[in-house]
Amino acid sequence: MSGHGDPIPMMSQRGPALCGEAHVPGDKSISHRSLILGAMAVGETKIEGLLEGQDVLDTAKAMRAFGAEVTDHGEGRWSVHGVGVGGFAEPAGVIDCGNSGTGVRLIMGAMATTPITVTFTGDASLCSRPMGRVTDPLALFGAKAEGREGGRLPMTITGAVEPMPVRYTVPVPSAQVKSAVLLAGLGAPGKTVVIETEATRDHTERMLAGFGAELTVEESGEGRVITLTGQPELRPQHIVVPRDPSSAAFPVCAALIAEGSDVLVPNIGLNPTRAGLFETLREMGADLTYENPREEGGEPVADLRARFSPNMKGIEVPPARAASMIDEYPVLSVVAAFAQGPTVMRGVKELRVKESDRIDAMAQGLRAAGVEVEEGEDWWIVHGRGQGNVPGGATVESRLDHRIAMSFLVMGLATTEPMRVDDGGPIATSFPVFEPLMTGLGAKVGRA
Ligand SMILES: O=C(O)C1=C[C@@H](OP(=O)(O)O)[C@@H](O)[C@H](O)C1
Ligand SMILES: C=C(OP(=O)(O)O)C(=O)O
Repeated sequence: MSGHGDPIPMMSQRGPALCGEAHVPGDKSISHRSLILGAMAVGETKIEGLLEGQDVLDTAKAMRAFGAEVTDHGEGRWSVHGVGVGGFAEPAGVIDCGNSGTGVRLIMGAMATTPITVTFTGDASLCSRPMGRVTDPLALFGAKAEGREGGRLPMTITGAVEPMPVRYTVPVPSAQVKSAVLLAGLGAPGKTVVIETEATRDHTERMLAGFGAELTVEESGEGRVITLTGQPELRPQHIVVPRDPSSAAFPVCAALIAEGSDVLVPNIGLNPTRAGLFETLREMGADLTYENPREEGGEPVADLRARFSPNMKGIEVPPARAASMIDEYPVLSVVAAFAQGPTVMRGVKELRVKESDRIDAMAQGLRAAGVEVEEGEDWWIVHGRGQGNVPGGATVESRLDHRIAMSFLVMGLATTEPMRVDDGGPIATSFPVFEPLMTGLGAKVGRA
């Protein structure tokens, strides 16, 4: 089991208004996929703006172990010399995906239709997360998985010798499961069909098409039907990774709750499968605007401008929007504490199987900070206390979960008393420059 070393206690407190520009790093989902698809293409893929967070670095290391030549050229520029679909070599050692669900699940899919045997592991958080949701459909291709009880890491997968294409309806709203099946489908002859009843982030579909795979997407009575023709020769690409809306969420939400703030977060990808948080904040009455809207690399992009919004109201977040903001519920619940009235979040059972049980982690921390929270298996309600009326003064466990750590550090910028987290180390998995970026805006956040 891997880990990130000694805990790094952090704290945040009220201070001056936040102002200036926040240049957040590249998108985590697209960064993982750039490396994996680059490794499955024939020839050299060039990447600009790769997120150099630990999750993505672990995926880069894994791709090297499978035989791809992965080179860091500095300042977010990377290249991947791929080995082609079906060309993965058997790694000499264990593949350690650290804290990353996306990394391990997508890589399992990518190797499952090549006849090699691979052992996967991760940190204590990743070793507690369900992998059966991926190994079940991979078994339909002919792959065999052996792991701990309940489908947990460490786990050894032997790829199919004669893979069969599959038709699979994804039983949980998960882009990781969908993507694992599609990546496995690359190695199987014929057509692999994946059906999702709730649309999730569509980066894998868009990028597979960009790499030259034959792929169609149709809406039908069954849901979103994705059909992929297997065993293509993927063409290397030049990828410019857009900036991550899930990271942008932190400076945006901080500006909304910290008195007097006015922050610009430029160049944020607003793919509709990712932008649910911003829509929700606007419905709550946030002063959040999309400036200079444009298209880049086929994706909608805008500069987000967030200003202090003292009169936000709690709302019922439409459950149909959950997948498009699944990683943003923790920080939304912080904003909800500063709004007036209840914010109701339903249809969010998936939050219980992330890096931590995010409903429980946020509910406990919010309560410790003086905010009333109700919860059930797949819902929770945060009772907002209104701006200027949230006590804070708590030390919260981040539970190896970057988004829990960052959410409570954002909260402390507007609570009466400072907030502390026991360990800010996990922040490096997705947003390694969080602290300098926030202090650059004027935020009082740092090591405790
Ligand atoms: O496919 C992806 O890149 C991701 C999918 C989501 O996970 P699930 O597929 O488990 O919902 C999300 O939470 C994660 O941060 C990134
Ligand atoms: C859930 C997340 O990541 P992963 O599943 O890749 O660990 C996240 O980044 O919030």
